[in-house]
Amino acid sequence: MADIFTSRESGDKHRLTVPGLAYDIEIPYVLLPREDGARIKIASLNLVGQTRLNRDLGGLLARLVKTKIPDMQGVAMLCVVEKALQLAQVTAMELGLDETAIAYNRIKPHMEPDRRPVIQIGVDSITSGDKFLALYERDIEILRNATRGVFIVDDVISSGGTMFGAVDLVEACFEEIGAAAPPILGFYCVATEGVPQLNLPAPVESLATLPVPEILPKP
Ligand SMILES: O=P(O)(O)OC[C@H]1O[C@H](OP(=O)(O)OP(=O)(O)O)[C@H](O)[C@@H]1O
Repeated sequence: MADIFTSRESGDKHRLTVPGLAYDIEIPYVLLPREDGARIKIASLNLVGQTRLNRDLGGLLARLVKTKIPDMQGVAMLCVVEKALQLAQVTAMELGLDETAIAYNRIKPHMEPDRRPVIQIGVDSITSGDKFLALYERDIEILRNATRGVFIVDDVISSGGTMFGAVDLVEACFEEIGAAAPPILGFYCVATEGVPQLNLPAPVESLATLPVPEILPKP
């Protein structure tokens, strides 16, 4: 029987099996409030600070990327903060990438938005609702040098809203210089939750599947 990576959170748990991983992962269920008073019940995969999980899942994700994109020449990786950042670090290292583009969750002072290029857009995700994705000069440069294509990494893809926003960011980088954006080569994640509702412009590749979010009526 598989070993289990036991979570420290209380309450109901989901046991996630990831093919290729030597142990299962215990994930807490959480209730997310909705504006109409209902709540969404999801199995909440939070990889922040999970050293072992990021090492092992990041390695598996890199193997998956390699099967689809064997040559990284001219290819850039884009990762969305926050929960996927440590995972993306491992994946990028395993792929031999010295740098990746990052979509931050807002424009920050160090980006010097008054004298350097920044791009920010609004998106909607299942867990955070409305949020921002932002690129600054360094990320924009990395993406503009991706002549063969861009692939995007996140921990979880649910509605697809965050990934759709990431694609908009890539396109905005190139619109600004009047050039065609390179192809999006794929969306890579640890787990999908059901089928993304948005029509994403490239295949979604995931290591595992989480339960479909459940809407609980207003209590
Ligand atoms: O497919 P979607 O419906 O967009 O949901 C997936 C996104 O939601 C979560 O991020 P979250 O919005 O919680 O932000 P965080 O990683 O910055 O905490 C997750 O890390 C994905 O980025």
